[in-house]
Amino acid sequence: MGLGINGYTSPAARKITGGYDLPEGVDVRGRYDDEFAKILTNDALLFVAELQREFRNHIKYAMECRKEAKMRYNRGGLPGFDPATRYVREGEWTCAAVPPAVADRRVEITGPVERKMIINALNSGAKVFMADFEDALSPSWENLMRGQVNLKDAVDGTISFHDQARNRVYKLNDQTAKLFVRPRGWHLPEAHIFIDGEPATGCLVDFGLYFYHNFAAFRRNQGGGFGPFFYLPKMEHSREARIWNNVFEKAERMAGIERGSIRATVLIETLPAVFQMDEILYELRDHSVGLNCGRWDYIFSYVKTFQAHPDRLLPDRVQVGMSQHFMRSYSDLLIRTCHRRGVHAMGGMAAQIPIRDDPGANEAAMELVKKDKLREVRAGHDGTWSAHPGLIPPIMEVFNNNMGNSPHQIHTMKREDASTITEEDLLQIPRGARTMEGLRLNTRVGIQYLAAWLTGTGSVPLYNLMEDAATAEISRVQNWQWLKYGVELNGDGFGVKVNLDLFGRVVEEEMTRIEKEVGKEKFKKGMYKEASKIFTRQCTTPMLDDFLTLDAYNHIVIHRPKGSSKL
Ligand SMILES: CC(=O)SCCNC(=O)CCNC(=O)[C@H](O)C(C)(C)COP(=O)(O)OP(=O)(O)OC[C@H]1O[C@@H](n2cnc3c(N)ncnc32)[C@H](O)[C@@H]1OP(=O)(O)O
Ligand SMILES: O=CC(=O)O
Ligand SMILES: [Mg+2]
Repeated sequence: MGLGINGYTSPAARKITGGYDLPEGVDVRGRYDDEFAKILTNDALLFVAELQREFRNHIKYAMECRKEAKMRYNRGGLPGFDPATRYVREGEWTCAAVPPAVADRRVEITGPVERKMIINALNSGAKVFMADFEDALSPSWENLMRGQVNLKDAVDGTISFHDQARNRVYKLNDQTAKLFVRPRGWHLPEAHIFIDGEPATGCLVDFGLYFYHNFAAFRRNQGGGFGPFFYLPKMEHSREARIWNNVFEKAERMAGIERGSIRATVLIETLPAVFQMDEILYELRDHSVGLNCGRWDYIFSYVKTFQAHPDRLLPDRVQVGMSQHFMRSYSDLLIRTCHRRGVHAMGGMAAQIPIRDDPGANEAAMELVKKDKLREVRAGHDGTWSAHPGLIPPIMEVFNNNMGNSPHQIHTMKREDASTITEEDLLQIPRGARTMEGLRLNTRVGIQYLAAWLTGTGSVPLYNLMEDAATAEISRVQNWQWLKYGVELNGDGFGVKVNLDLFGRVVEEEMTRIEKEVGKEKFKKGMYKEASKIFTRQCTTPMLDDFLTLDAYNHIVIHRPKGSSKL
């Protein structure tokens, strides 16, 4: 690896503490493990520390700007296009050419950085695998560090896994999906690594360790001279994209690789970001490979942005689909924006997953997935996401039938018609009814998801749908919103109003139902009671918490030697 060879390490700065070989100013408070030590090398930690030191004030400033924007929206303001950057939106410019290795991205599979799933995903037949440190991962020290070990083995091509129960060995096929890595969002700290007395920024740890250990092998084995490739989540403004661009340039300089080697797809999954799509691409124009419709976080963000707007309440979560006007407008404008700038416009995740024990229900679920994907490809998306290997063949078929041999639709589906989409289109209130079953389902799903997350699992099947941090956020903020404004459940004919008494009863009854469904033993051993407490607090707090996982994170931080786990 170039960094150490270039004289980057300063041996004088070395300090060996608790087994790890630490540079000056860096403290690792997570458990020691020989495997983790191969990732947490002095050089790699110094690289992360350099990123942290250069960008921490920029990140703090960007987070302050988020707070200011929130206050504006809470005072009645609406997000919209920024007049100051009209020249960027109206200017004629394009992003750097798409690297040949990722020209065809028609089906991408996503999943947590778990060893067996990484092998299955890379072997799945998808064009791309997005390995997730974010929505699909509970960011415990074990998960994060094992994830880094797994990715390094995957990029080296040596990864294997022995499933002892089934006596099955997993190895990579000759042909595998191209790897993208999604680090955490800007807001999440990494409480097991302190730099100059402060917790490190989670995404700089994820990015820094992965980049440091893999850039050379990735460019050789996967990227055809480009890479590594990333997905960037939950941004709210182009100033946040500028920080990523600067992080990439610094990493490229330190590694001695060409500017523009690193490429990233940005998820447009917050409401403010839909008004910044050109600006985000512009900031990342040398490092961009497109935008993606992160539909689940986008719905969460709609509620969060309008938390103080009782005239913009959402109907039941199940009714907020891509056919709602504001969702369709967002996807259409994303396609138009990406294709005008010469990059991929990626579709999002259908929540349905294969249902093994009920062929009829399985067929219905597959039909819903195919319908969603048909809408995406016909609208002009160049590819889309799949949550499960079993969904790849039907999704691939839909894209093949509609795209033929072309790797993408960048030049053929310009969607000029979408240039007339207005702020009103993007903000239009979704239609539909609110029901008691909606409240119950939010509660049942939110608690079960959080119970899984607290025990180390970040994506789970619940009631035949994929649930992850983004979908659980919708359940949480929707309950909060309905409670805050005492809304009438107008969809089931009883006209019941949501209040604390009703919600208390719903939580109690849903906990009984969960216990029945999962069984007494699992319920007792699991973290359901803790999850219920956290979820209930977050749904009933007067001021909405920004993220479900920020408070919950304190429950999974384990410092060694034992000390305070609170941030
Ligand atoms: C909003 C967003 O951000 S979406 C992106 C983030 N979310 C995700 O990435 C979700 C990814 N998907 C998953 O985690 C899983 O598919 C779940 C939790 C939804 C369902 O999991 P399960 O019910 O355990 O799946 P199931 O039992 O059907 O798995 C069958 C096989 O497929 C594999 N598999 C399932 N999903 C995936 C995946 N996404 N990637 C790789 N392999 C997978 C399993 O490992 C298993 O392999 P095996 O037969 O070799 O043991
Ligand atoms: O990350 C994807 C989303 O839908 O959220
Ligand atoms: Mg998301």
